[in-house]
Amino acid sequence: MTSSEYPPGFRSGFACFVGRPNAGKSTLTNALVGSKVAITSDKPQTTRHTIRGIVHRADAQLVIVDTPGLHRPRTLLGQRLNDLVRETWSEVDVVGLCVPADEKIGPGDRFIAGELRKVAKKTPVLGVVTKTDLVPQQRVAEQLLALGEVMDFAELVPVSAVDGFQVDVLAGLLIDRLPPGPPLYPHGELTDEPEATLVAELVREAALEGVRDELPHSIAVVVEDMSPREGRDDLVDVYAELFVERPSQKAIVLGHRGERLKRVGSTARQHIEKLLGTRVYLNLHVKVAKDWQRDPKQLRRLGF
Ligand SMILES: Nc1nc2c(ncn2[C@@H]2O[C@H](COP(=O)(O)OP(=O)(O)OP(=O)(O)O)[C@@H](O)[C@H]2O)c(=O)[nH]1
Repeated sequence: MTSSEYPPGFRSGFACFVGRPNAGKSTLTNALVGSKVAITSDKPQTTRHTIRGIVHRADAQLVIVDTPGLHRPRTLLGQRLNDLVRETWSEVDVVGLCVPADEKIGPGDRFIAGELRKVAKKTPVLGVVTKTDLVPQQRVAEQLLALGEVMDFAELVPVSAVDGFQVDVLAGLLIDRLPPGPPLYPHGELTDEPEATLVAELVREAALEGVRDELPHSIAVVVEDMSPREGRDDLVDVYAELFVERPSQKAIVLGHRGERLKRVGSTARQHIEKLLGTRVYLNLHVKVAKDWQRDPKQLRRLGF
């Protein structure tokens, strides 16, 4: 379908999910899109880039902008992330505030709701209780009531990205808030993130598995080059650098005789092969970029 032949009544526009780290925003985006476009992990602040997932319907196209969790900034990176979040809110057609069903609503959620109230004057805000599969129904009902107390929502919806409960209902409620208009992206396209960014995120996701404490926030990945092997149409060479902030962190990422890095590379390679639909040779190096989170020049180089 091209934009010139879209049916009458077609709607298109942008939505974003906000919520404290780990609220389940990326997983929900993937569930709505039906494909893994945003990486997820059980470490807070996994999402750094504004990733768009695209939901295609016969009567609408919904573009989901995935933002990092809003949090109190402690580093320059933290500040930039927060600016990015606020910028995103003011540009979308509808916002969903996500609160997990299995955690008490706390100061973090109220802080975000306070910021959102300014947005709510011109943009509808939906209250979304996520991860309903983790708690009994009664608890979901209580959480919906508690969330309703936090601010005036256009709708309140419970969902589970894991068992699919109400994912379609939520898609419908978001789409209801979009303005009439033609499709914004070609039919079937799921994200407009450049492939290299998705590949870098898959490497970072693999590297985050099993690391603890401060290390997750110190890892950044840049794909330096990605091209088909000469004379082959079934193999892509990917050259990626994994940055950490200190030599001690490099040792952790490498593991004993580099075994940990090998596992990371192999996991990442399998995911990249799925994404690209070809075989992949992944060349992965670990480098120390001293305190990159606090250094504007290095932040720019790493894409922030
Ligand atoms: N059981 C269950 N777990 C979920 C659900 N949605 C997300 N999770 C888990 O919750 C954790 C956080 O999910 P994410 O989607 O990464 O959360 P996020 O809000 O995007 O987190 P940040 O990127 O840190 O802002 C992951 O371990 C997910 O697997 C759900 O519907 N049910």
